[in-house]
Amino acid sequence: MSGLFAVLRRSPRASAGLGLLLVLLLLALLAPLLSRYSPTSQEFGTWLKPGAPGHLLGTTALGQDIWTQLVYGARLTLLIGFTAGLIATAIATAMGLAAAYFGGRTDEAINVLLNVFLVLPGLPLLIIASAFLRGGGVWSIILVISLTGWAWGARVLRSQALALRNRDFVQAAIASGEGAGRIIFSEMLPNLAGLIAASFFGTALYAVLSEASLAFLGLGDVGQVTWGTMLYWAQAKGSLLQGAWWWIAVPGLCIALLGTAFALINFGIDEVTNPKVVHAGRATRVLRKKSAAPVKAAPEGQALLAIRNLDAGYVTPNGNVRAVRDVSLDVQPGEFLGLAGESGCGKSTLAFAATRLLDAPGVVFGGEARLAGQDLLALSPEELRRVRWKDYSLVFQASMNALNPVLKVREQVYDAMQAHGVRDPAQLEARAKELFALVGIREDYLNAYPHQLSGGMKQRVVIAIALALEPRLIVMDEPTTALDVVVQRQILQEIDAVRRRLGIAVVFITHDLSLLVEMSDRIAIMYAGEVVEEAPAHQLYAEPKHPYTRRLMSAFPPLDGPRERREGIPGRPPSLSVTLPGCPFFERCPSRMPGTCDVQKPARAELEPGRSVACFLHSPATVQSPAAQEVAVYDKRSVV
Ligand SMILES: Nc1ncnc2c1ncn2[C@@H]1O[C@H](COP(=O)(O)OP(=O)(O)OP(=O)(O)O)[C@@H](O)[C@H]1O
Repeated sequence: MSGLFAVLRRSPRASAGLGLLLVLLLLALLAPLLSRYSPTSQEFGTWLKPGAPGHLLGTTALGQDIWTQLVYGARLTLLIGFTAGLIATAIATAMGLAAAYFGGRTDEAINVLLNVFLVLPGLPLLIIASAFLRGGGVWSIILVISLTGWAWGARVLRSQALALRNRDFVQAAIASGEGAGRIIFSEMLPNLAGLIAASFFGTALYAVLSEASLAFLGLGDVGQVTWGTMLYWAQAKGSLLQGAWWWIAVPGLCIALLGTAFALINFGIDEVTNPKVVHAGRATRVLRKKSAAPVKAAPEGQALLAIRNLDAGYVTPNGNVRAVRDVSLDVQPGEFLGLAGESGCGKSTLAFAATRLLDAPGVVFGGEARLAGQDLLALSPEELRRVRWKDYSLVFQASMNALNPVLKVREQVYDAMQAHGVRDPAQLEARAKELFALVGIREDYLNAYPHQLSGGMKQRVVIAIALALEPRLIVMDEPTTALDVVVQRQILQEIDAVRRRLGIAVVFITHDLSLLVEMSDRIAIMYAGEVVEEAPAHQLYAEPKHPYTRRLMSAFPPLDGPRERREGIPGRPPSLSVTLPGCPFFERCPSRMPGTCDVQKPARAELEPGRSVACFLHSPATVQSPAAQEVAVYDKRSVV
């Protein structure tokens, strides 16, 4: 039910569709109140025009009241639509899920059945089936439509369920020994709810149109009053020849309105459950709110990447997740900037949003990300294509999986260069070899296919591709996390050597704070979507200022010295769906100042050039409280 309200709240199309459907349902339910006649009564004058006394929509050639037939006809038409829709969707769901879950012979058998039903032309099949079941009344029509209308939905549900079957959470449920019923109904079915609802409305529409077609051809039960049989009688009695167009127009219009209502609801469901429809055509959706804080002008300095007041997150049915909140950050040319913070604090969202790679349902709500003065968030897709790889490139943890398994590595290394105008085969060859030497792979691996390389080698290939056009900036989000520590270290050392040699700036995201301290020039610490501290790496290591940074540091093993027991950070980060009036770390902070930190947001204050912290303990305006004293006597040896 809450899902239905979410759809209505988020989609004006769904609201319009449901409104329309409600009106038609009310017509059907209130039929005895809306007309005092019987729909089959033939006691009135024939061919009366709309507006004739007592006959709002006129009468038929048989002397029946058209308005009465319309409201009573809505009952059977809707009954057929909903019931056939329900039965066909239930068959489609059962078939689709069974095929996907059990696979093997079951899948093969269901697939054959599906293909047979899909290959048979719909209307002739309907006609033959209804001829067999003739005389069975409305229920035989419902049965015929249900049995001929399930295959399309089953095909769509099967492919979706197949994809779901391979998802980690389903595999984990299977591995943990959950029964088939529980996996299908608790793990898979809820994930298909949107598709099942869409399939229901699609099939209900098919049922209404099929009933109308059968009735129009005289194959339904023409003794019943439905919008379809109204059309049949209007046509049989030559209403158009008699100039009584309204007899055909009125039920025809109602069928069209019902179809529109189902289609609008379906669009709405698609919009809400499939964000790719809403964000179609753009990888990163940028919404600059008029009310957003004015974007501060980038300083005159030479920051290569200047992120200003960036707000980004995800649009979900339960509201917006603000994963990046008013973040401003500079990356200097040739600098190695580390980005650290607990899982879920928004590091990846920041990297993706700033580089225009945030996929739907991700949205940039406001702010700027300027690369050498050019606002990446304002570029057209074509401009972006030109800048990406040439001016900046990206390497992610899963990047190695992006290598095409059926293309040789050489072609994939060439691709990035060719897309940016390098055409000369000799130049391509020389550059590819040079890149492989840079990242430490033998050049004969250029002729290999991805499956012939180890994970570490594939990730090196991806890094080579990212370096191919010597961009000024590479954003790396956990590029080596999936690899073993020895390979990880080798690759990182190579990245460092290459970036020093070529003067490339790197934004590096990892959970490994020790590694970050070792590699970075500067580190920015994120918490709950905000950058809470930023400092040169050695200063951050030696003297972290923000209580969160201290806690984070104390959770990691020291770079040298004896082994010590490390502590986690008690408590959990706040939800990113709510707006916090004060410091996001307040609840977990050992030095918190109630009345200050929970009611006011500490601005990020610059303590010295290149070093800033968002904490009232370090804000010049804050009077030193006993809690602040506690921090002042903090002994860094207890942390690192
Ligand atoms: N597609 C999505 N829909 C809704 N919320 C999302 C989506 N992707 C991420 N989030 C939320 O956004 C927040 C920030 O996620 P993000 O991946 O940027 O964090 P992170 O610091 O990079 O985490 P990690 O280190 O685990 O990769 C998290 O709370 C996450 O739950």
